[in-house]
Amino acid sequence: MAEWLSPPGPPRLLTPRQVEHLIDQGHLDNSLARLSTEASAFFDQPEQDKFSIFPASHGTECGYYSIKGQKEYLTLRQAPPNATSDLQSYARELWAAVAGYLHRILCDISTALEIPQEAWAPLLEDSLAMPKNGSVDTSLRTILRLFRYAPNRGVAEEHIDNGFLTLCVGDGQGLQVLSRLVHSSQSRQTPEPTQQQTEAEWAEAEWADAAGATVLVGGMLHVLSLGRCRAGKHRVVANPVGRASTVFALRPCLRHDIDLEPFGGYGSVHARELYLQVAGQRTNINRKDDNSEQIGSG
Ligand SMILES: O=C(O)CCC(=O)C(=O)O
Ligand SMILES: [Fe+2]
Repeated sequence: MAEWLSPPGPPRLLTPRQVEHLIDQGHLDNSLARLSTEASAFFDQPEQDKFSIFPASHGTECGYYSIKGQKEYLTLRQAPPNATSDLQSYARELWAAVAGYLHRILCDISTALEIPQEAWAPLLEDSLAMPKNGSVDTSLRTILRLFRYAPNRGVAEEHIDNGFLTLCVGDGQGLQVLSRLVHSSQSRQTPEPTQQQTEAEWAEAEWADAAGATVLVGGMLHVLSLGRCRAGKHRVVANPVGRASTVFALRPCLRHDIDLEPFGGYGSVHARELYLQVAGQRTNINRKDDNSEQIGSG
């Protein structure tokens, strides 16, 4: 039966309503800008109110969290029970838009690596739209996180995100990515760099400022691509005016076994087991201390 079906096309980026709006109006509304404005108003409130509107739960993985004098952040993982505020409805809109964008990128990477697009389906189950109200489903790890970094003190140490792909959009400076292109003039002259040259490039890698929207490959994509896709090392450095950022991390759904064959491997592994292994190798850079919970950011 399967051979009679036409090959699946790339996933939709816009909903039919958005397409209609764009054709009709010539522009699409910017849910990112609206959410950033709402986030800024949220962070301006007294600490106590922020904790009571979005109580923290699941370690740093849901709700409002603050590291005094350095940074504060709000993690949205599902539509909260009383999802009536503008912040929540813009968050839901943005979730769908960014998840669609990252899903599309994931499929483009798959094409390049000859991984069938369908291989991602069980891993993205219920993750491309913001999960509905109710208690947090711990098998769904995708998050939308809003940050406010304090001037001169807000940082994130060098790390790699745990999931598939992360989109970071900040206002102003602070995010830096480890770039191997800074000193790669030598390898550019040679079409096929040898292993040695690749290592030499790594040795010469430098931190580069990441302006605007930045897409980062995370640990799960690195592992499932059998190392063919490199995970992007990044960090946030302090700057005199501080930083606000919106981070969407597309991470795996942990309900199913993953058949490793479409990815070029053998056998299968449970998604939860693999994810915990990937996440367990990293410490959580968005936490006050580095003990118990090893599920990192992004
Ligand atoms: O604030 C940012 O843009 C990036 C934060 C980050 O790297 C993370 O939360 O994993
Ligand atoms: Fe990160």
